[in-house]
Amino acid sequence: MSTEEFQKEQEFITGLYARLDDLREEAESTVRGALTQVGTGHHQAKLERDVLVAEQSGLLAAFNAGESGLCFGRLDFQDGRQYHMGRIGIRQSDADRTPLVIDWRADIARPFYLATGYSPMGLRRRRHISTEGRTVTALHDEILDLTDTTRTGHEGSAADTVLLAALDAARSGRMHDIVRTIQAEQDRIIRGPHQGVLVVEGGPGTGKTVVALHRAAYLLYAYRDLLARRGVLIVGPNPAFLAYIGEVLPSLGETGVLLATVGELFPGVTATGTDTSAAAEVKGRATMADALARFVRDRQTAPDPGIEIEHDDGRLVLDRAMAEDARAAARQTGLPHNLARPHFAFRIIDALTEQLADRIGADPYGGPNFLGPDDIAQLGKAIALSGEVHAAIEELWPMLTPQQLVTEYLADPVYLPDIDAELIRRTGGPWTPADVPLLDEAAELLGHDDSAARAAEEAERQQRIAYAQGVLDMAYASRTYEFEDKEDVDKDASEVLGAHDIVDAERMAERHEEADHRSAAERAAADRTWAFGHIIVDEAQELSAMTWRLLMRRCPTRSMTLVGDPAQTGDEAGCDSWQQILGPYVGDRWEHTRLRVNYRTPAEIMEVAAGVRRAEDPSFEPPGSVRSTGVRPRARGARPEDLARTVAETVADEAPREGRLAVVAPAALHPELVAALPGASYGTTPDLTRDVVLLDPRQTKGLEFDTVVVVEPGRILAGSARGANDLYVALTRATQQLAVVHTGALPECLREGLTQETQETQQIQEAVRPA
Ligand SMILES: Nc1ncnc2c1ncn2[C@@H]1O[C@H](COP(=O)(O)OP(=O)(O)OP(=O)(O)O)[C@@H](O)[C@H]1O
Repeated sequence: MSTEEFQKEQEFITGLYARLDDLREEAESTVRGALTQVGTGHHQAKLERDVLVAEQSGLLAAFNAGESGLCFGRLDFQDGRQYHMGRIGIRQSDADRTPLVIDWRADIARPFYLATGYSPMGLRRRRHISTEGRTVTALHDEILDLTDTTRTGHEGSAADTVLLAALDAARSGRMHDIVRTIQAEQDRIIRGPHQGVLVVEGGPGTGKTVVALHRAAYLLYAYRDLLARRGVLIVGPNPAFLAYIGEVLPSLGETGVLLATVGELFPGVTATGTDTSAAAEVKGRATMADALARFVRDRQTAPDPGIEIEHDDGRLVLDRAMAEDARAAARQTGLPHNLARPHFAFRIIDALTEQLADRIGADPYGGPNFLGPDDIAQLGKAIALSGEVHAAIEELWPMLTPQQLVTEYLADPVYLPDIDAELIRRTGGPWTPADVPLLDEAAELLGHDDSAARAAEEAERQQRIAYAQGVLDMAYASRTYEFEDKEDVDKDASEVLGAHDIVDAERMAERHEEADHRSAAERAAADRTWAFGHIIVDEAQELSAMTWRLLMRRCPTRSMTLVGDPAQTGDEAGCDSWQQILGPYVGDRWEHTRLRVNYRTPAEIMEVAAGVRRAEDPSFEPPGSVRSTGVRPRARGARPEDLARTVAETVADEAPREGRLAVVAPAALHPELVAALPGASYGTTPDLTRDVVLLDPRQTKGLEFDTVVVVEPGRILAGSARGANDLYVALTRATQQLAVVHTGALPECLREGLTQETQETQQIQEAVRPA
């Protein structure tokens, strides 16, 4: 090993961190200074402070993200240029502000991921730098220009070594970024254009989730202006999964992304309830939209007989024909229910006014009405102010909230076959995730009358933007050294965030609204009608047709990345084909791409899991595993009364020295297993960082552990209509070892590939085991 090369790299890394420390200190002291200024409440001073705090906080987040593994590679080009690659871009403090490290997302960084000996992309050498804290621990060089005879002493199969070390590392219960080892097929997806719908399909462990997260980071980098303002939404299957992936984007310096489950997408509603899978399936059908629309129309009624209304000038009758006429006129506007209501109300008021005028102004001799237009207007005003008239209108065309409507619908579900209605009938109780798309649909059908408030808001907003632009121009003119425009430096290597990348006048003005300093993500979370700049959906195969309706409303530009694997669909409401999901929204104008290499599951485990799928579809081909461990998964038989004890023993035997173990068992067995697994985390949002976690099969979606113990696979298979998919998911979660514990006979589809231990073989083993 060449110590000279090593030393040079260490010196570089030491200098780089010193620069990072300086930048961080500068940003921190600017934020501190800005926050202690301005007690006067002066408008302009507050705006200036906002600019500073916003830009410096964005930079600080990026600098803090860079602390671990800041620099991980070096590109040596054939023309002599040399760039270090980093998690974020950093410049020197010299007069030219020379780039020290370039952001992995910059175009110039691409050869790091794509160059091969066959297509070197101008590279002479690619170096992988491994660090621990601020210390260089290894260098791996790849020669890409085969005519180059210079050697550093660190040559070898660099990419494989670094990748395999990453894949073999013990799991922490949190997903990590993969910027050091993004593979070429993944890079192409990450940097794909942001317009349109991109579907990324792939078997378990092919990197769909991690690629989607890096794509979010890339899009925020490449289209920062657009996406920082409109925000990026990432939808995941459950809160535990979101916690699992939650650190990846911050580790890449990106904090402005909203991560949410479907149950969290209706502001003001917390979905804590659960549905049976059959009920969720009914609620998820596209036909629910029609049923709800008809239910809303049913609330637009006509009285029979008419409603009598006492009025100062005598009794009025709101009759059926009058209501039908007003209803037809209101419906004809095509507006949602609550927005069409004023049209109904005006028509009724007009009709009642006419009725009254006809009576009190009638000429007994058959001549024209005595009342003039002013008298009639006066009568109309009095009717419009009448409490009784309002009560009658409310009865015939009530103002409704989505919550009211869905509660009433679930109490008496109409327009469904009886058998389905019974499945979803519910009076009271908490909202469930499957209710959220219904609430959203109801909100669309009802509409929200905020037109006056919006117009006033827009006028104010325009004023604020004009003002903020002035302040930004000022801030730009007096910019500090670090925030200078990047035009005048090497364009390719220009990836350090500048003030104007982080805040523009519109965003700044938005932030200033009523001291509203929330990020786009935070504001989006509170606004049902927010249109996101891009939406990423993980485990997309699980979402129901009603959920797709909700998501498409949140993304009118249809700029979306959907990742999933139909072979892992567990939810009965889930869709079977992408065309079925996307056809209604984009026809066939969507792109499909496939990841084919399994980075998680060793070949021995994948073979067992594939048996489960092959039992259903003999032509099934799993993704190829990149690794094999040489360890065959084991199955342990147990007597029913010994199940919990056998699971506990298996956990004790298989627990990794470092890393995490998951016991995956049908939920009905959890109470019994919890007692035998002291210290294990379990429940609806288990702590995945604990050494041992107890999960039901559906909870394991998207997760991974060093070791997995699957309990009672037969019951998982028989547990639902998609039981085979659930078992397939559970079996493919391990990065190192898999064990299966079962009572009774092992399901046929699992027998091949598992080393079986019966009760007897265990007893023999115990007997011969040294004391
Ligand atoms: N290029 C890579 N370098 C290092 N690790 C990688 C790479 N690609 C994927 N991985 C790792 O492989 C594992 C599986 O990735 P991920 O969870 O994204 O797969 P998935 O396709 O979403 O799986 P599933 O469908 O089973 O949930 C993760 O630990 C991820 O970090």
